[in-house]
Amino acid sequence: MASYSANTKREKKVFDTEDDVAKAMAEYTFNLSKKFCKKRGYFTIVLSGGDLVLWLKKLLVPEYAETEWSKWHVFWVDERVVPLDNKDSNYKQTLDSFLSEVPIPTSNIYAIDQNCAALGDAKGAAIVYEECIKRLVNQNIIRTYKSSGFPQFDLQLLGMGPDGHMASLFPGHYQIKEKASLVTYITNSPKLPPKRITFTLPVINCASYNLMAVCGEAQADAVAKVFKDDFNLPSARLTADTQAIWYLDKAAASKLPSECL
Ligand SMILES: O=C1O[C@H](COP(=O)(O)O)[C@@H](O)[C@H](O)[C@H]1O
Repeated sequence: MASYSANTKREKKVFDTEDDVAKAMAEYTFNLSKKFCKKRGYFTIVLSGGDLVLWLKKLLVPEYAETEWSKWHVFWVDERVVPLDNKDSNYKQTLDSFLSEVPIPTSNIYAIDQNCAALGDAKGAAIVYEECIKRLVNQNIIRTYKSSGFPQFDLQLLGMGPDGHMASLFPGHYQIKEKASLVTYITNSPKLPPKRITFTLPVINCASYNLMAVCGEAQADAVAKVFKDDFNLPSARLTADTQAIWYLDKAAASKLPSECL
C-alpha cells in the first residue's frame, strides 16, 4: 500500500451545551449524507463508541426524515472485542440506541466478525475487518484516497477520551505508529475492555470529513493540549482530506488557551 498525505487544518466550533453539540453533529451528518448520496449513491459513515452513541439519536427527528438510509454503509472506527450482544460492544450500543430505529439494510452495517468477537480474538477480528474494508474498496463502495490505495470514508464521527485517545489509539501505545495496516488491535487497552480493534491513523486521516465531538469538563485538559499541538495525544494528530472539525461544548473548551478562542 502506498503512503498517504491527508492534511488539513484543525477547525473548531464551541456550543453552549452537550445537547447543542449533538444537534449540530446530526445536522452536519445529514448534510453530508445528502451530498454523498446524490454524488455517488452511497454514504460511507464511520462511527465511534462512547458518548457519541447517544448523540446519534438526534438524527431521528422529523427534520431529517428525508435521509436516504438505504444508501448508508456503516462502519466502526474501533470496536471492543467482546460478544456482539455484550453491553460493552460499540455495535450493540449503537444498534440499541440508533440503528434499530432506521431502515439501513442490515447487510450495510459492518460489525466485527462475530466468531472472533465471541472468542475474544482481537488479532483475528482486525484481520477480518481489514479484509472486509478491502472487499468494499474493490466493489467501489468505499472510495480510495487519491492513488494511495487507502480507503477513504465520506464521514467519520469521532470522540476523545480524557487521556486524549481517539478510536482505540491510546497515548504511549505503539498502535498510533502503525502505517501499513488498515486495522490494528490492542489487547491491553488502558480503558476497559482491554481487547479492541481500531482503524490506524492513516485510515482515519484519509477520510473526507472528520468530526470530533467532545463534551464535558473531564476532557478540558486534553482539549487544551490538542489545541496546543501536543502530539503525544493521538487526537492531536487528527486531520482529514477535506475537513477536520472539532465540535466542543463550553465545558470541554473551558481550558483552551485564549489565542485559540
Ligand atoms: O472507548 C472508547 O472511547 C472513545 C471516547 O469515548 P467517550 O465516552 O469519551 O466519548 C470512543 O471514541 C471510542 O470509540 C470508544 O471505543
